[in-house]
Amino acid sequence: MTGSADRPPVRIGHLGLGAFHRAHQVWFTQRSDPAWGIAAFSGRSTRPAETPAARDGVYTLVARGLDTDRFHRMRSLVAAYGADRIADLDRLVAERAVAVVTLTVTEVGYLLGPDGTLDPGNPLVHSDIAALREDSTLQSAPGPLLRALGARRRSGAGPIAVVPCDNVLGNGGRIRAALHGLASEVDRALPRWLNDHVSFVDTVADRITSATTDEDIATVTAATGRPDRAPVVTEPFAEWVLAGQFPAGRPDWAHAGAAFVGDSRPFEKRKLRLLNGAHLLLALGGLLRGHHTVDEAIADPALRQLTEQYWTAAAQDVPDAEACLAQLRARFASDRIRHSLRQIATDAEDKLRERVVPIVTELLAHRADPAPAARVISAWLAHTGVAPGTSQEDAALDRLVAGWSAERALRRALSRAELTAPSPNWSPPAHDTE
Ligand SMILES: NC(=O)c1ccc[n+]([C@@H]2O[C@H](COP(=O)([O-])OP(=O)(O)OC[C@H]3O[C@@H](n4cnc5c(N)ncnc54)[C@H](O)[C@@H]3O)[C@@H](O)[C@H]2O)c1
Ligand SMILES: O=P(O)(O)OC[C@@H](O)[C@@H](O)[C@H](O)[C@H](O)CO
Repeated sequence: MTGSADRPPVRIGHLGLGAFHRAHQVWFTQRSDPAWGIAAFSGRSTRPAETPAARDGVYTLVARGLDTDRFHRMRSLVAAYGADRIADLDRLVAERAVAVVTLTVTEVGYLLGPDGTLDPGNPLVHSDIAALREDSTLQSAPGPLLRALGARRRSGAGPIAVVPCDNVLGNGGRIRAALHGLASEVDRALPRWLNDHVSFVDTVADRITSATTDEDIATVTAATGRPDRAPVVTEPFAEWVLAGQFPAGRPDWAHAGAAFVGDSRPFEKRKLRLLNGAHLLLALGGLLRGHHTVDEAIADPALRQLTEQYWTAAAQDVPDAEACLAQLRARFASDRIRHSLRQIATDAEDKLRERVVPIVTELLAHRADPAPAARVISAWLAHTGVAPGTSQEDAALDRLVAGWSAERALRRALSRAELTAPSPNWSPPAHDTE
């Protein structure tokens, strides 16, 4: 694929064309090196290809500050495809000029079980193994990526970097595990080729980006004078930390503020625990208390107090926690970014396992009070309608701790008072008697 006369040639493929990709990776790429074009595919929806902005990929990014909007014309997304065009990913990745494939396909998109290997209980694993063997329609995210990497192997285009940007612990290693798991089922030689030719980069990608609303579309059209069906509204803050090799080159993303590090784990711990863990508390507790967005939830004194207690507990051993928390207080409070609590609460069980259970484990190991972190779990149980002391609660907690070290002690601790007492008041504020 080549760019049109005034657009850059495609050197990056992306899977999971959503708001975040357009607010983050496209932004970093355009600001670093306008000679790198991106072709992006939706993971599941067929809609992106139908939006006028997506037809030529040009759209407006709104960097929404506390009192001003800055409008940026984004041109580095050269092509956008719906999931119905996913077969084109093969052609793209088979081209030598394409050096990087980025991914934003959500946590559950990785198809992994609690032990970090391909989840044999996931029906998508079975259907995609069959589809890879029969060359028929694939339904997951790792499936099409593996088929595309197979096309690169056949074309002899050489090594490439895979760069996942989801909020997943060790995301590079995780997507590697998913691809190796699938590859070993369909082609004996493919795992070795993956080992020798594909670099899996760990990343921490941060920029709070809400789903685009009709109001956003109207605002952008009025401000720019250009109709745009697919603008993206995001915060001014943006961070990208990357650890890994880029054997076929990459844009100089550091030029736009990205950091290349030897070990992304301290950054990952800071972001997943302080930002995403607190988001979960606010989302689950906030929905119970009748709120809709993060700014509403953090303005609720009862939730604010629980969040501050959570942060104090979660910040143990987190580098630069105080500076990060100072920023988060301001970022969460912005009522100009209407970040939906429902969106954040999606797939909460998987997210709790990764972001909150390890904090509880560490607090227990330090003989510290696990309650401030365990309350996120109690909010989840209340949100999902699981009553205290029932067999459903037992089953839910069993699933949450499965595979974690000191599983039994952790499970015992979670059944004790931490989950239920002092019981936070999850009722809507109007009924709050505090
Ligand atoms: N929005 C943010 O603030 C933000 C910030 C940091 C990281 N992220 C990461 O990016 C991901 C996407 O966020 P978004 O705001 O772009 O969401 P979005 O709903 O706008 O887009 C999600 C994209 O992923 C695809 N997708 C969803 N589930 C999938 C699955 N199971 N398999 C394959 N593809 C799938 C969708 O089709 C769509 O293309 C998040 O799950 C998160 O891991 C988001
Ligand atoms: O679906 P999640 O939980 O991975 O993410 C929901 C939000 O917490 C997330 O989108 C944050 O806004 C983002 O991680 C900020 O960089």
